[in-house]
Amino acid sequence: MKHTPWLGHALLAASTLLWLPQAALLAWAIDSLARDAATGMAVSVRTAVGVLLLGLLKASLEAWGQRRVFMQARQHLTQLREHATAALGNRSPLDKQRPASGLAASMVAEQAEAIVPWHSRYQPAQWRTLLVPPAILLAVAVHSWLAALILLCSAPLIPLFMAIVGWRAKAASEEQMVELGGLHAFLLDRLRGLATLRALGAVQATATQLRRSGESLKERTMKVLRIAFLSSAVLELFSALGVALVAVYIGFHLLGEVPFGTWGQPLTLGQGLFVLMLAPAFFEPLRELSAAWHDRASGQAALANLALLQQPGVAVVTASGDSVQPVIPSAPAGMGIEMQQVDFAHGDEPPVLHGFDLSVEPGEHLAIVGVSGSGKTVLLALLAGLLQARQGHIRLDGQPLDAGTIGTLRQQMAWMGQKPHIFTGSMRTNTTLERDRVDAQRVAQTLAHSGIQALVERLPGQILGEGGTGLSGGEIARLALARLAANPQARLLLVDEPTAHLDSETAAQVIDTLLHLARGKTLLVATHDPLLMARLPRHVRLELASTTTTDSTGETP
Ligand SMILES: Nc1ncnc2c1ncn2[C@@H]1O[C@H](COP(=O)(O)OP(=O)(O)OP(=O)(O)O)[C@@H](O)[C@H]1O
Repeated sequence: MKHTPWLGHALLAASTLLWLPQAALLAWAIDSLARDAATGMAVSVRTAVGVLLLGLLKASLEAWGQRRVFMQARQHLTQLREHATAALGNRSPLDKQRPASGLAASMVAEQAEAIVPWHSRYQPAQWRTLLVPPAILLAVAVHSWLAALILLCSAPLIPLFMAIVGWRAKAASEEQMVELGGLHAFLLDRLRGLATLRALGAVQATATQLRRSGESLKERTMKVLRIAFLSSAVLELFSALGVALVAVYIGFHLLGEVPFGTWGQPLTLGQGLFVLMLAPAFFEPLRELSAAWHDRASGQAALANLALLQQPGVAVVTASGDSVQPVIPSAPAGMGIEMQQVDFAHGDEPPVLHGFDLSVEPGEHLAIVGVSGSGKTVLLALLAGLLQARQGHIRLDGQPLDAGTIGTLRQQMAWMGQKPHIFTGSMRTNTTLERDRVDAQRVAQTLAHSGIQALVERLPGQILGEGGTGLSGGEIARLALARLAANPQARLLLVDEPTAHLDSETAAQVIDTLLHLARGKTLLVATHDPLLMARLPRHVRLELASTTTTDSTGETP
């Protein structure tokens, strides 16, 4: 199917062209009946069989062609979605310019669907418009140059008006889609923050803003519809005028009132009828094109939006091709880290790390400390490949962290962010995250280890709410620890403020679990917590715009 993308369109155009022999047969039968009723009946039976067979062929070609173009359109959409989601996935989760989640979801899932009717309705109509009217014009011109001239003169007005209407249609569709995406993004954002809005009495103001956005979207949608109706009306008007003029000419010609317009001989009844039957078919592809004009505008707007999602932003280190090697779990052995002269800045902002050096022995445990904003999260994200250093070298186990190694290295890392995301689903799926390498037995053990086994037993089969609704901060921290533990291959644990906002008793339990999990592995914890710092043997202090670090032992938190 990939190698002949034109075939579906050609089949559809061929099926439309079959109307020519059908019309010829019908005109011939009526002509024969008018000349001589007896022979006319025999001709009519033969004609009926011919028209029926041609009709069957036409329907088969139409069905085959439609199926092909539809399948191609869906394949193309799937490819575009894959590219867009891959581009989104390649952007760092720490990139604040990333498209809003609601907007991206709306563009990829909903708006992108407009590409299918563009390919499956508009493009076949375009092919038919290119092939069918010229063929019909030729067939008409063979019998009457005047009828052909009438068709020829009325036809160009249609594309002309359509083009005028068309450029407005595309702009209106783009505006409508941006508005729709914006509404999705706004809604998702405010729904996520509903508790804050309610607690601070801002629900009414948000509802008013939402209503305003809804009104604006309605206006833009009406604009698109007005243009779509206008384009149909323009076309219907000109095609009706064209058909009417041909009908008037043929009628008066057969009556002998307008004797000119043919190639010498006057038209017979059959020839006149043939020309008359072809006139509406001449305009049919153009009408189809007009009906699908709006599909083209929406499809192009959706394509432009998908391209927007692929704009470069802050990139993660992405595994190249087949570079990911399966990692065989072995006895835990930590991963060594070497960072030399590493520079990092967010876009044009001042550098967060500059000429930064760090060396960590395999199996070492260290606290990354420093004032808020000094770059602790950035440091962990660089090691996880969630941000890319501008300059300098990062080596894990002696291997440079790049596209060729990241896939394999990442299997041996475990990450616990500052705000672990809890997905809607069971505790178990939230722990396994559908990872192949995580087995059920290990999950049960890790749930017990991380101290949430009691919770699992208290709420069997419980589906956790979106974003962890229904779980306390301490329970979320333990669930995140269970995720770390469920990966037997992890040799480097990167943990960002695991005890933030926890009471001292829960924090102590979380620290115990974390240190238990980290035995034999390399552990880097970004933290402000003196309790946690006191339990870690080495501290690396980052200064603001870190060119320097201070290394110290763990006695003085
Ligand atoms: N996505 C981002 N885009 C631009 N700048 C950012 C982004 N994330 C963080 N920053 C900035 O980078 C700097 C380092 O941030 P980082 O989150 O690493 O600090 P931190 O030491 O982990 O702070 P905290 O202790 O508060 O978590 C800060 O100045 C912060 O404002």
